[in-house]
Amino acid sequence: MPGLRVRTERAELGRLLEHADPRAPLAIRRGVDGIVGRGEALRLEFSGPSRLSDAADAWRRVAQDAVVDDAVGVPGTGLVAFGAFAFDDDSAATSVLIVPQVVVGRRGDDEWITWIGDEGRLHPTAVDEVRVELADGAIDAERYRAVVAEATERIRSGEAEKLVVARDRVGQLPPDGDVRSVAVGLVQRYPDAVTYAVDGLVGASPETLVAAHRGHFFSRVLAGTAARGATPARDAEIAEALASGDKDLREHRFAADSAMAVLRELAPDARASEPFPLRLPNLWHLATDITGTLGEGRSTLDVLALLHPTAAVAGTPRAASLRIIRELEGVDRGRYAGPVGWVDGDGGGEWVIALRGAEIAPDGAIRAFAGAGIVAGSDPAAELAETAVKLRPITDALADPLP
Ligand SMILES: C=C(O[C@@H]1C=C(C(=O)O)C=C[C@H]1O)C(=O)O
Repeated sequence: MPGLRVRTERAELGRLLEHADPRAPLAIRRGVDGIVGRGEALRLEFSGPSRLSDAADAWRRVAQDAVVDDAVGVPGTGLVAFGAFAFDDDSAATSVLIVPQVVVGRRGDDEWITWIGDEGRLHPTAVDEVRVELADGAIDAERYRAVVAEATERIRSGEAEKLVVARDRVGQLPPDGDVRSVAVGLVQRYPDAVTYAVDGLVGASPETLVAAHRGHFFSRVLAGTAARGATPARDAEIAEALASGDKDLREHRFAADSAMAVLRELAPDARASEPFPLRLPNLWHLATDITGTLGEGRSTLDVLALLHPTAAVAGTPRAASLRIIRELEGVDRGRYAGPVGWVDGDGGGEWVIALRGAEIAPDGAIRAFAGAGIVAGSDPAAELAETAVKLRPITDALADPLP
């Protein structure tokens, strides 16, 4: 196959999401910055246990063969692919890397357009509002409480130390419903999170698996959650309690330690911050930031191949937790809690965990998931309430997209 022809030039864009396809938007946004793609110049599909390392190898070949003319040269220009990967090795969901035909992007004062293959004109279209209410899915509130209780039993009997179990909510997008409206609703409400829309997967994630540019990487581990307080004083107390509470710190350590162990393998200079409370519009999380330098020739996809699934979305130990989650949830997570993001020709890019979102199938069927980390002593009612808060971003964006 001949290599892709890629050309980036400066442009004036207006609203980024208006350049995306209404039914199949490709977008990774953080506030006003981000990239949006349209069309498919190349689509690579992967599945099974080696889906991430296969993608890393395939992408190296695509990047090697591409002929790139990049007049802007900031993260997100030149050759890029959007990607979304299944959570589980055994998932029926495919994992994809998509190189669009056109990418538009903004970063600070820079705005650009990248043509992949034939060059043409932009056709921005206004975003149409869709409104969808979600209903009980395969795991309703009662069943979720039972799943959490069973998870704590399994932990007590020594089968695992931490298990992240999720529940789902479902809905139906109207025919020709504009998926971009969901992304607009998320960008406006969660400007500090990464709003993603890739191959039907859409949400706003606060958790960066890996972001890298010229070998320097950043990773943010989240585990440990509390709802925001109604008054500033109460809110401060909650953050303080989260950062000093034994249960949350223990739950957090599992996730931070496992991420650090993996990242050290790829980057001996990896350094972790102390856990700190991170404020989001709807809740507090305990966070650890990890930074370092990737070895020569390592891409963000190589990092994902080792890092996914972290203890923040699976559990500890990894293999046992995956087996037990499958058994307790009894539904295919699809791409929920898998990596979603973009990669460039040098292997740099930004990947977040597909949380706080939903998958929209080609027929418009919507399935949203949210989960919570269970450790010894977790309370089913509290974990149910936590998942309700985590479902709010996608529930609100679907119910009232353009507030
Ligand atoms: C599993 C989810 O979130 C994860 C679990 C968390 C927790 O248990 O405290 C916190 C952040 C995420 O790593 C989700 O949002 O669905």
